[in-house]
Amino acid sequence: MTHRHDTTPPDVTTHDAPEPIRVTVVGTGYLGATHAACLAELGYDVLGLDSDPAKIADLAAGRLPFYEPGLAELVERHTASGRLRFTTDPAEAAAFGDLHFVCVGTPQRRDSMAADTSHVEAAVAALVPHLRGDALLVGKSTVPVGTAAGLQQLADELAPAGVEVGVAWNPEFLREGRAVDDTLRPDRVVVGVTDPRHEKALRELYAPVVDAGVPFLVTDLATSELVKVAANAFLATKISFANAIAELCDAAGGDVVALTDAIGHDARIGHQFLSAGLGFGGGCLPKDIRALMARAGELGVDEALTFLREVDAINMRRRSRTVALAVQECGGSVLGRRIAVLGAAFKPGTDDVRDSPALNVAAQLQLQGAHVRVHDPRANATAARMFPTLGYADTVEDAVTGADLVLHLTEWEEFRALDPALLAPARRVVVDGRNALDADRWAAAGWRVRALGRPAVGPLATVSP
Ligand SMILES: NC(=O)c1ccc[n+]([C@@H]2O[C@H](COP(=O)([O-])OP(=O)(O)OC[C@H]3O[C@@H](n4cnc5c(N)ncnc54)[C@H](O)[C@@H]3O)[C@@H](O)[C@H]2O)c1
Ligand SMILES: O=c1ccn([C@@H]2O[C@H](COP(=O)(O)OP(=O)(O)O[C@H]3O[C@H](CO)[C@@H](O)[C@H](O)[C@H]3O)[C@@H](O)[C@H]2O)c(=O)[nH]1
Repeated sequence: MTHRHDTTPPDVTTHDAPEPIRVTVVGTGYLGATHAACLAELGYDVLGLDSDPAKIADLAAGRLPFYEPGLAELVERHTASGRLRFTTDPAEAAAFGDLHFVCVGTPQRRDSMAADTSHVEAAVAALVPHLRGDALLVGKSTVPVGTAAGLQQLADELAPAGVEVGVAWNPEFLREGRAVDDTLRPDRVVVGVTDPRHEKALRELYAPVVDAGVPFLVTDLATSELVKVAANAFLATKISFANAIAELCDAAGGDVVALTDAIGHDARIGHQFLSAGLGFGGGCLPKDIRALMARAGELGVDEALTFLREVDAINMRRRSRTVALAVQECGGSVLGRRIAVLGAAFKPGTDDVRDSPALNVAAQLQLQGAHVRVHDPRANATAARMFPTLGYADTVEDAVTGADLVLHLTEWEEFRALDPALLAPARRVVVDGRNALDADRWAAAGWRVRALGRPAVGPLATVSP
């Protein structure tokens, strides 16, 4: 696909029906707010529904309550035009239209690795009794296979007499940091349906996107649910493969960056999702591979996915190995050491800190007695809400000045662009957890650069105790 980083709408005509299709989006977090704003951008009348009144108050006032490039502009523009509205009232949403997208969260359960589908069930249970005419519920949340069929049953039970409620699934593949472009120009649209009328309704809705050449793939409910989790499991596996090889490089003295570049030139392998380093985090990949393993267990086929246990274990080891490297570079203990952590978001381009590897490392070092100061260009506030006891710095300079060790844990462009000669730590030692800094440039400025899966670069003296 072309223009992957462009956040302008695709070059297609917007829907030109005299009466714009009215769509509701239930759950207006990272996924739902993006979906709602992009549907408004495509010309539809959209009503967003969320159970969080603070979030709805922000959105209704045209303010995006989180950071996502290009999205605030869409929300502002379409709330101003009236094409995008928000409510906390399920009855209002039920009366608004006959197409309802379900985008609520499916986090990992507290008591197991399985996904918590209670929000999806609650959303359907709140909406369906208010419906006054036939309606289609379209799930976008990432769910264990079988959820859609269960929701159809629930909807049948709760539908008012004479009202037919269908359930279809339309998994979402957007990446945070590129959510608007991924929504307006996806690699594919996948729909799981049980009725040709549902396929027709979704084809019509997605016509402005699909007419620009995007494949529209129609399948059954179970396959559509599985497509989503299989895609995330594959991506997680690719990353953990690179990180497993990085462990081997450490043992043998190889360089994982040169290695993954070399294997990535094979078109069958490709370069994407082979960046070794601190590993994957966020609100999706970690919980989705665990939920997939849990569901496979319930279905009696857990052997098929035992490799995902290793994918998860390799990934979690990246965090402990980064902590161990920091301890080593501090001469065996971080107690009383001043450590600057560059990055808090789980990846650049977002303020999302859910299961952030950077914050996990920062918290572990603090537990071991280090004085940690974190700086992230966008995620200081969300990080401080989740880890209020960590120290936060408004600038890179504030974080780094006087530090015994610098950890680079989220590869924001701002960090890559730093001039290492201008920084004033107590000791010039950096651990690049993302293999993203120009190690030679940092070494030329007198820094010792450590990374996972790569030989050390720069002055060899370790930090004295
Ligand atoms: N974030 C992503 O990049 C992304 C991409 C693809 C798929 N997904 C999937 O989409 C789903 C949502 O993820 P997210 O990142 O947007 O989560 P999120 O936590 O940002 O948003 C979920 C929203 O749902 C709301 N909600 C919960 N219960 C509700 C209810 N009963 N009625 C109305 N609103 C309710 C919450 O208040 C919240 O605003 C998950 O299943 C996730 O796996 C997320
Ligand atoms: O080579 C790589 C690529 C990514 N990561 C890490 O992997 C995590 C996830 O990155 P990414 O997949 O870009 O972010 P998400 O926004 O979580 O998107 C994933 O999860 C979404 C929710 O399911 C899906 O929609 C997307 O297709 C899928 O890429 C982050 O911590 C990255 O730092 C690596 O360590 N190495």
